Amino acid sequence: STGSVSASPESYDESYLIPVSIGGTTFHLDLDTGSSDLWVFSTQQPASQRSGHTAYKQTGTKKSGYTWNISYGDGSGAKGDVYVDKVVVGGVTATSQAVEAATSVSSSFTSDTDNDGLIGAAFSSINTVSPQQQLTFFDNVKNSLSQKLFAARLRYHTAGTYDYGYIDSSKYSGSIHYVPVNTANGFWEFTASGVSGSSIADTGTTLLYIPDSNVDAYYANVDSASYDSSQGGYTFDCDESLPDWTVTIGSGSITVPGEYINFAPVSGNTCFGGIQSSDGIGFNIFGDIFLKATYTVFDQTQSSPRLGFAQG
Ligand SMILES: Cc1ccc(-c2noc([C@H]3C[C@@H](O)CN3)n2)cc1F
Repeated sequence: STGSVSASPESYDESYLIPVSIGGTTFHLDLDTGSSDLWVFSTQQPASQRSGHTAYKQTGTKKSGYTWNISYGDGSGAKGDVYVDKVVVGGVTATSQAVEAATSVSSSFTSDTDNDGLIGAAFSSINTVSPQQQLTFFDNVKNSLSQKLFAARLRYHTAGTYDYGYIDSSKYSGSIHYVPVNTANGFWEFTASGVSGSSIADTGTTLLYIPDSNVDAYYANVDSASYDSSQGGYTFDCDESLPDWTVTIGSGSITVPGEYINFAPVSGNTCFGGIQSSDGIGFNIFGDIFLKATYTVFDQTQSSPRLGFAQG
């Protein structure tokens, strides 16, 4: 089988949401290649905590005694219990998917009323369900796909797609360049030339986080840029045009247009940069600012997983 689903950006491309059918109800979920839990708002939460969200009514079969509890890079989190239900994404069906129903979520999830939860697409080795880890949607469907892969085509300020089971050559230019993936930490982890340390491809992270030295070198070419500790990153005049940022990954190079690196206004005519420091995180994060310039293939067709990058 193959399928494709639209990925609609929230304001300023903060995150990209896809429609997911769970037990016949449609939820709008953040597809996150940096985590491995599929969780949704549920009627088990206090009504005030789920106001404005589509909530799961536990239509599936309960996995008694199973729980989950997840924390995200920004300190947000959620927890709850576990059901098994039918999940459909872009026409691709998992008949018995672990659906993690929230009993509590942190305030940033409650306030983002477009978002009804997450669908993780990192490796199932970091799924948080206890006492028995559960498989991601991709792991559940990959054997039924024409090719064991999915591909992300996120776009700047407009809807993109996630393709399942096939590569859509109309969505990129040039060729796809593949690099090996280190799965030891459960992420789509790879090495990019000219960027020290390990990097992860993370659709659930908004910005592009690279080492200080690379960040300083980039903003040295932006006259109005400075590091603003009160904002926690580099800011600049919203009207200043920004240089492109190019990186070599394997035998290919990807260019992020300067326009994409103006993330959002923070106050008045001051804007926050889409490139920020990864120092302190432990690895670089190639998030949406980078991914929206590419067609990225999350590929398990070979004996070991690999990532493919092409210019979008
Ligand atoms: C309110 C909210 C907060 C965080 C996230 C979130 N989703 O994915 C990620 C990144 C960071 C890493 O944890 C895994 N991928 N962060 C989504 C939200 F809707």
